[in-house]
Amino acid sequence: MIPLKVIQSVHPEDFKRYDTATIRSRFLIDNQVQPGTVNCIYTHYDRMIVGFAKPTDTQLLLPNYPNLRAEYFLERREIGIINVAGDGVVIADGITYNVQKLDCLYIGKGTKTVHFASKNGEEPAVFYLLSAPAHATYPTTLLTHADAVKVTLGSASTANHRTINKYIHLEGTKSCQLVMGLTILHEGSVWNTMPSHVHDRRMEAYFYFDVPEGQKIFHYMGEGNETRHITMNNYDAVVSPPWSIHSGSGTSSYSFIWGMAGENLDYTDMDPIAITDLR
Ligand SMILES: O=C(O)C(=O)C[C@H](O)C(=O)CO
Ligand SMILES: [Zn+2]
Repeated sequence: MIPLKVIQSVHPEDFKRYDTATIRSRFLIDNQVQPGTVNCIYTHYDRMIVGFAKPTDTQLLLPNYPNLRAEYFLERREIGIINVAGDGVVIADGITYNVQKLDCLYIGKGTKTVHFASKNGEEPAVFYLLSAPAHATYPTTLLTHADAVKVTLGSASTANHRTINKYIHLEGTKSCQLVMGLTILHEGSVWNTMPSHVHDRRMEAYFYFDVPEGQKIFHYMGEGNETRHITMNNYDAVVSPPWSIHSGSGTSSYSFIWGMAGENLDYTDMDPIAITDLR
């Protein structure tokens, strides 16, 4: 089993003095999508675990990491899983769910085994995982991309035309504290989450995918009046502390999965920051 890497939390006053390498080491999660492996990162932001599974010819088991001091991974946790590549299946306590590209499976607390598999090892699935501590068991639920709640925001003239797909949230798939969905930039638009916001009540993680070869994402973070950026590649993730904006611009259109845990499940609970106030 590949050990669980741990990301500690950062104070915003300390963040002001970070150089590029320090910012990357504290917040960026890169090179974790590898064939035939499950890789997980434990963050101290609301104890969110960020994970990746890329099964090829054989099934992969979600490991029970010693750090969790649990009988099994989901003994005291829930998990949201979104596939971003070839057709896949997730097997939860022996029940098989077909999870195609952009579908989302929520698995509730108490599920003892979770396996990942690709329908075709030549075109493997890539599963992105977010897991938060859970106090109750909500039903394991598959929501297809077609059935996700969709909200279109922005416009071509401000290069931020995008569709937000909500899967796990207050009015959607039920969870203890996990909120999860994905945003697809329309052709020609490059800005996500602009205007920016923060939400002191929830941490957030972004996972960028469908970034074309040779292109980059500039992900912006920090307090609204003290911003920095991280350049990111396809299949990179980044954690956003509750005090930080989380906005990106790409050198092309792209998609990303967002996910949160914390005080509430209300997607709309955000404190906006005017574009003119960003520094
Ligand atoms: O493009 C956007 O705007 C987003 O996708 C915003 C995220 O969903 C988010 O930050 C939710 O808090
Ligand atoms: Zn947010």
